[in-house]
Amino acid sequence: MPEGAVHQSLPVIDVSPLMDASESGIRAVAVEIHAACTGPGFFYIRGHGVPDAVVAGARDQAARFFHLAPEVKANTKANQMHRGWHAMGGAVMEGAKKADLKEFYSMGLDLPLDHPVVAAGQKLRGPNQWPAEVPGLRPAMEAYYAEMMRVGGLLMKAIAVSLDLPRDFFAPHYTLPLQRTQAIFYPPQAPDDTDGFGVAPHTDFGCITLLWQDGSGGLEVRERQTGQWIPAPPLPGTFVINVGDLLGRWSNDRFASTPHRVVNRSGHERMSIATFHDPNFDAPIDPRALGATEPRYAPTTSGGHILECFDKAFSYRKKD
Ligand SMILES: O=C(O)CCC(=O)C(=O)O
Ligand SMILES: [Fe+2]
Repeated sequence: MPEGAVHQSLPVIDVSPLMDASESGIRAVAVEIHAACTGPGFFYIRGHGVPDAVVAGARDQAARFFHLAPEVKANTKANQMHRGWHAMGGAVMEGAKKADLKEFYSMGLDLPLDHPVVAAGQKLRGPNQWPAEVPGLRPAMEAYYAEMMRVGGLLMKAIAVSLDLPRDFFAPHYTLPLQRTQAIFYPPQAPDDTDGFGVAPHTDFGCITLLWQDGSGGLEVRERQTGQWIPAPPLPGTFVINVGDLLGRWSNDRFASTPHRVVNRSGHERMSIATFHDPNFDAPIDPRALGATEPRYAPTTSGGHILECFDKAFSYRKKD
């Protein structure tokens, strides 16, 4: 099979024209993004300018963290702000029979406890939790997070243009974003485990997801037209981008979030780093603001929607 045949239905988009910000460059990328977001809902990007060293740093430091003893990792156990270590068994996707076979470490925008939105009690806000045993994790994840913020911002410009909006339409909604970066660790799935998933079929909660995956493979996307699961294999130097529920709702279903899942059949551990590039907590999510004349959804807020999804999916939110 020629290289590329496997992922022929998932386009690879060169986003480098977004960096010089010329009108024609943004338009050209916007056309490709529009086709991808109204089609498979998934695409790869290259030409994003994220240094290899930033990706390798985050991966290496996160791997060190995951290899610590569970009782050490538990010192940064996920809190109500969704920051820290989520042990195996804590995430159940909607409709799934079993918990996901994964553990993950989650960080977001680092706000001190005396920051006005934290002091005002806005949920999911506050400082990150860092493990003393892996001092390199913080600088590595912060550098990676900043790069995802940059690339996410570029993509949202092209998405705005692709939806016939001014290119900076989304920018005011990303001044204190709910963007979260999660390093995810999947143990090898036992060959006799036929109904387990690294991540059970789900759609992502937020606007767009930027995913780095290692070389193991295992990510699968449900093809819209056929309902078949197709692989989204690792392509060196790319990120996988997909539309989440919040952008589906905001765009009045012009863009749709596509179900995907992970099964780690590689026989060894798998790692990925998912970044959910989501707007400010109180960003109004109203299809009419994106041009819908017959809105299918009532207005909500970014934070309201994400909290609702978290409450359903994560056991740590149900305990205290
Ligand atoms: O690890 C992956 O490849 C995908 C992870 C994912 O779908 C998620 O965390 O929402
Ligand atoms: Fe996902």
